[in-house]
Amino acid sequence: MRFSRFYHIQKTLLQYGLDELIPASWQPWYARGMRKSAFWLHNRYPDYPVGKRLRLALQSLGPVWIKFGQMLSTRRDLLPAEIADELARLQDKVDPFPGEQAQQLIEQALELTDISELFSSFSVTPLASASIAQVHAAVLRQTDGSDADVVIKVIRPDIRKQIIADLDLMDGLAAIAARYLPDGKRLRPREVVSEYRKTILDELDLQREAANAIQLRRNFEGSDSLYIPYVYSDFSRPNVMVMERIYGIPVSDIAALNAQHTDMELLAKRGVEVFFTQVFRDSFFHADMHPGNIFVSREHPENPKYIGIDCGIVGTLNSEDKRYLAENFVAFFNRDYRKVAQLHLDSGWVPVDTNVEEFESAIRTVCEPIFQKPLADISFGHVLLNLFSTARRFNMQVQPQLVLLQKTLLYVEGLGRQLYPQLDLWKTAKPFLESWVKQQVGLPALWRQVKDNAPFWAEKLPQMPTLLHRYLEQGPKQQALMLQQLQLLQLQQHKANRQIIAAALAAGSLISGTIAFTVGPLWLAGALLGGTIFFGVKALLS
Ligand SMILES: Nc1ncnc2c1ncn2[C@@H]1O[C@H](COP(=O)(O)OP(=O)(O)OP(=O)(O)O)[C@@H](O)[C@H]1O
Repeated sequence: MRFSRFYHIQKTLLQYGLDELIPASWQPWYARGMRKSAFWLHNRYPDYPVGKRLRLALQSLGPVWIKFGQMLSTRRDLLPAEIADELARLQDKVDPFPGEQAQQLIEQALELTDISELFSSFSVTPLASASIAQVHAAVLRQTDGSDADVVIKVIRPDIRKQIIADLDLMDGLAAIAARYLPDGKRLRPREVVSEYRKTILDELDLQREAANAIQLRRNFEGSDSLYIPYVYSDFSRPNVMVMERIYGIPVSDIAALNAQHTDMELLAKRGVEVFFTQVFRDSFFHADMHPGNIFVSREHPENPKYIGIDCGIVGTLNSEDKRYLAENFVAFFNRDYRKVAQLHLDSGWVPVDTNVEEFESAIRTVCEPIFQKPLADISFGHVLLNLFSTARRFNMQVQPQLVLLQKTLLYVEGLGRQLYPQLDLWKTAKPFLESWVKQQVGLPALWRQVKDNAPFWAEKLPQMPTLLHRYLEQGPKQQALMLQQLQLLQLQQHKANRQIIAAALAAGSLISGTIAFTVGPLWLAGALLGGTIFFGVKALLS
């Protein structure tokens, strides 16, 4: 099964002519030879543009590869526009599984004898069929008798098994890449696959997604910038999720957004603001910001609001991560590479024996070209990417949540620039960074810490008199106990000392007795050996 799937993957890549993506001069001679000998696997679509071939290949390989393509579709900084456009079409373009089967899965998961027990209507034809799940429109009968438009997301049957098998093959390919690619060690393909594995397996649990959506919705309650649909948590199961149906415009539909005169500049800025709010205010961010998951409300195009779905992948940050980001970004944008290097050392992110000059110069080498551009064109995501790859060379363990953040940042930037190409990211993000850095020092930080610790003291204060009384009462008892233990220790110490002295005297008598026995008078030897026995017995008995 494994081998046949492996063969299938190779076959698909070759039949769509994707080997052409690697320039022939980069391919080793034996790979070129093998390619020529596999004549039956020739490129079957020579007339299709490479982007289309890539999309079709990924699509035919199934969910794991489709997700990979979706991830790539927002990397417009890396891919030519025509390939990115093609990959963007990977969303919702998967053949659906039968709606009747979805209905059965819902009934089983929610323990219904018939779907109509809970839903006044259920559309058997799926609304969307994505790589991992399928979405059906329905109308939920609420407890107060009213109806609510909902969508029901159902995980594809048997998908877990397929995904795990494909991930294992990917891991095998990654191991080969790590071993044979000239850059294999630095790229750490196996680590990349293992992180991807974690992410995709998390996505298979809709209960986790429901909890994330609830949290994100709460964080943006009343916000003008982001809306998260309501999740009916009573009907959340690992493979089924019921949520409010939304009717927004997909963010990639620029024509529709323009047609309703959306304020694109504001929309682009809000994207960046929403992201930095999630990172620096909430430490909890939506980390699957591909265009298929972001919509724009049809209401108030002059005050446009995002609608986010699919909260399967989220990132969380601790204050150390935030400090890392804020301080490094600020130092970077001041082009103070020494500070960046010193920050890494002082905070223990790289080992203490790192040569700060070498580290500084490595950072300068990769980052200075980025800063040749006008500030408005600089990509934060790229800055981070370069910093991470440099820091890795200096033995920094880059935390997965920071890698996730860096990837999300690239998506957000790509999206913002697609909506409004003149978007000045630095201007939009700077206030967030500066206010965070300011909050971390001086009186506001102190006040926040007092506030953060207030619940602890509020809980402990009423118990204080009792605790104090107990301590005072126990004080003398504790002291007496300690005194006793101290005396016991002293006794043991004396005993040990006596034993050592007696043993030493016995040894001394034995040696001198032995010498006297051979060279001296017998009476002296006898007396000394008698002393040996005396001190020896004393050492044993004391
Ligand atoms: N609340 C909703 N209201 C309306 N349509 C929705 C809603 N949730 C999902 N959809 C539709 O279903 C599609 C797939 O949903 P979602 O992205 O949550 O599934 P997924 O399997 O995680 O997809 P993907 O693999 O693209 O991440 C969306 O692109 C959208 O068209």
